[in-house]
Amino acid sequence: EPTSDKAALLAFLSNTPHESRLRWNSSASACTWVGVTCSSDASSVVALRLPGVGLLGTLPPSTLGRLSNLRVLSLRSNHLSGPLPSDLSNLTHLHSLYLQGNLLSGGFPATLTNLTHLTRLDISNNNFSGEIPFAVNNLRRLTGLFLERNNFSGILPSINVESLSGFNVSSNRLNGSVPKSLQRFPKSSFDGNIDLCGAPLPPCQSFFPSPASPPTPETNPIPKTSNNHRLSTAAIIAISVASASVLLLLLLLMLVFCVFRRKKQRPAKPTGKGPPSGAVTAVETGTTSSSKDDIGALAESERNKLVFFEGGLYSFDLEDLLRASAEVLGKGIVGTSYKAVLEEGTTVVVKRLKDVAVTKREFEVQMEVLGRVKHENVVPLRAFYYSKDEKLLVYDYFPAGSLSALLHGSRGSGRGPLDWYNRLRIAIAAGRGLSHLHFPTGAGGIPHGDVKASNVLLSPTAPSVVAALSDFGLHPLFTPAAAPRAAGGYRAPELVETKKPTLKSDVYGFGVLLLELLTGKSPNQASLGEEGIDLPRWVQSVVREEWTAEVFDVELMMGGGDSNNAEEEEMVGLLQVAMACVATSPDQRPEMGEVVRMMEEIANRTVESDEKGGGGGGSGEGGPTP
Ligand SMILES: Nc1ncnc2c1ncn2[C@@H]1O[C@H](COP(=O)(O)OP(=O)(O)OP(=O)(O)O)[C@@H](O)[C@H]1O
Repeated sequence: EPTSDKAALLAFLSNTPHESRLRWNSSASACTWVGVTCSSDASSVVALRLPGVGLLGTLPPSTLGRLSNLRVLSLRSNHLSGPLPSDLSNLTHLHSLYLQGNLLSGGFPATLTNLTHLTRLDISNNNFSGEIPFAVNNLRRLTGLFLERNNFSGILPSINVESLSGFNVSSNRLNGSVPKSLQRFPKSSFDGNIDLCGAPLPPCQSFFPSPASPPTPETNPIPKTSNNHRLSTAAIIAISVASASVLLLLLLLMLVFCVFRRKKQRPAKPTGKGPPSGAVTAVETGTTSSSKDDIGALAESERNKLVFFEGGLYSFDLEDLLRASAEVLGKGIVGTSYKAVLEEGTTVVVKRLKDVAVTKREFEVQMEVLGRVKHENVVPLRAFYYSKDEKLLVYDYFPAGSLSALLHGSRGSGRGPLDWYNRLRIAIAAGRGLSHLHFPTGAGGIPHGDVKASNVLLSPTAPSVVAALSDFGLHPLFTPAAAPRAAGGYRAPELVETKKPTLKSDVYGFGVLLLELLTGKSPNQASLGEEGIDLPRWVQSVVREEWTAEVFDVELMMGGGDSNNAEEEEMVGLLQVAMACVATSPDQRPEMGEVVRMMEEIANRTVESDEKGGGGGGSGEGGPTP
């Protein structure tokens, strides 16, 4: 009689509402119960099969997880809901788990990826959500993995488990391309996902037309003659001869050009001209064998390159980028940002600029300036591409999204409120990033030009959040009218006239960002319709009435018991810093170095002293990320 397993089973049953047909007689051996199979010596339970017996509610913890010798667990076709208890990870001998056809929810159960003996895992037809973790690769013995009909989202990780012969992720919300390792499974394994593409599904659409590709018939329709007569044979011959001569002429021109260029380039030493010095890798597009591309090269005077900056992590070329599947993250004033998932699995963000108003050389010079910026609180620009028709910037992808989404996004999707501790850390991190831009080498400085919450990107590194500023220094690429002037509510008053961002107009924008963190309210933004408010004005009016906690985000004031007087004092301190930043006169605003120093002083209590660096100082080399 497996005594301890019996106790675990009884605990399971008494804590799980079920239909009456499951009668386990506690005075009989558990090995005789419906659905229970014991080991040959009856010392432990090795299988529990309770399909379709009307089990209801969440799986109680400390029950099934105690069946330490269990090989098979089948609870399929019941009404179980909620997440799986974490102690299922104790079932280290489990080789088959069938939970399909329930109402289970939560992220992909992390506990399951520890069950390395699993050969069959079926959690299909539930309400699981979030990303499918790469850690399923831990399950080296899997022969069947069935995840269909859930709400899994994000990209499909590459799963390289040789033994896998049954696989299904259909009817989820996955996007990106099917990884090579899974392309051997049939189309039906992937059908019914919003944005999944690539073999065996239809090919992924590249998100921008290849600059090297010939114009499509839609964009360049073949002119039709007014009468639709068919061409005579003579006309066809004449056209063929003419085309052949043109082609010959072009080839001749190309030859002359190549010889000329080779001669010119013979002393192949760097001349100081050409690609920016900060850029080490320039990946050429197209193939030299194609006359079409070479003609393109002739016309373009220099062949198009995806230019990477030093110290980057990536090794893909423009062709890879063109083949990537992409999802629009959002449209800004200067263009559209895409999350691009390359075929080999790398994810980057590509910003496709429109209406760039500078020459290629000017563009490269600005890229060189931006590409040199290296700071943990600034989103690095990894690469750029410039051609007549396309201007692209490549950045790291931040899966946790922006501060704007975290503050104002819906709380429904499991996103908890942002506590004071993390808000202060985000403020300091963003401040250090901005301070670094302003004082990168102690001279000059780069105005960010578009400080706002959607340009503060987050990476969750438990227990806190790390923040970095993106989209910096792009305004010089545009005419003042089209430039990314600081968005609505973040725009310093003087910008209405001058239109040229300065370090002090950044400080104003940063002040509004601090007010947003403190109040939880959105500043006015054209893209938000009429929703936002003039934050500095609103705060001033409330504060003038009575210096109270009225301005602070209710989420902060509820604080779940953690909120206390000391925290409120810090909030008031930060409010004062914010108000100094949004002074109407630029001269009255503090410099970013000073702003960071003041914030660090406020945080003295919460941010461990060893984490504080000289980030606020004039040198701008921010200390470790808060
Ligand atoms: N590297 C990134 N990783 C993750 N999300 C990003 C990244 N860059 C931008 N985003 C998000 O994509 C969306 C669109 O960004 P984009 O920069 O194109 O527009 P914007 O920030 O709204 O406006 P603007 O172009 O004026 O800065 C924003 O919500 C932004 O937070």
